[in-house]
Amino acid sequence: MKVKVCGTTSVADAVLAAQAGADALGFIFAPVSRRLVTAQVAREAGIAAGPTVARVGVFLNQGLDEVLRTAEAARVSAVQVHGSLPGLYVRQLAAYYPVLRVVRPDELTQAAAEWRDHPGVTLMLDAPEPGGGVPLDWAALRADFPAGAWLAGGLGAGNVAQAIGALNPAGVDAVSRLEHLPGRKDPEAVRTFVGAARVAAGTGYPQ
Ligand SMILES: O=C(O)c1ccccc1N[C@@H]1O[C@H](COP(=O)(O)O)[C@@H](O)[C@H]1O
Repeated sequence: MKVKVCGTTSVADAVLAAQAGADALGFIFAPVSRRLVTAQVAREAGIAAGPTVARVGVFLNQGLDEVLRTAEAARVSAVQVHGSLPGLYVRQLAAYYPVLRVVRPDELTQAAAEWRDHPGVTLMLDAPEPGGGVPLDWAALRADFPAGAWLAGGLGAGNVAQAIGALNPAGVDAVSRLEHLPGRKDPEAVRTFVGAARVAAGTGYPQ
C-alpha cells in the first residue's frame, strides 16, 4: 500500500515527508487552494525528496493544456485530477502521465466501471470538498469500494488504521490533518500518519 503526503509547499516539507517514509508527495496547482505551490518550488522539492518518491501534481477543473504545461514544468511523475471532467479529458491525460482520478462517493460505482480496464487510470475516493479534512463513512462504502482504488478524505494518524481496515485501499492520501496551518506541515503529524498507515497495511517495521 502506498502513502501519499499532499499539499507540499516547500523543500523542507518534502524532505520531512520523504524521511518519514512517504511513497508520494502531492503538489497542489489548483489556484483556489490554500496550499497552492509554484511549479518551480515543486520541482525543487521533488528533487530534494529523491528519486524513489513519486511526485504528484494535483489539479481541480483545469484545462488539459494548463495541466500538461504545469506538470512538465514541475517535473511531476503523475497527476491527480479533481472535479467535473469528461472521460475523454482523463484518457488524453493518461497518454502522458499515470492519472489518479478523484471521485466522490456518489460517483464511485460509475467511475469504477468506466476505468476498470484502463491501466493508466487509478481511482481515488475523496470527500466532496477536496482538502476539507472530512472523513468518509468507510463502513457504508465497503461494498462499493473497488480493488486497487486509493482513499483520501480527513485521514490522519488517529484514523488511518480504521480506514485501511475497512476498505483495504491501494493507497492513502492526506493533507489537512498533517498541518499546523494550511500549507505548513506538522512534522509529528506527518511521521505518525505514515507510520500508522504502514503498520495497518502490514508494511510497518516493528520498533
Ligand atoms: O487540499 C487542497 O487544498 C486541495 C485543493 C484542490 C484539490 C485537492 C486538494 N486536496 C486534496 O484533498 C484530498 C484530501 O484532503 P484532506 O486530507 O481531507 O484534507 C487529498 O487528495 C488532497 O490531495
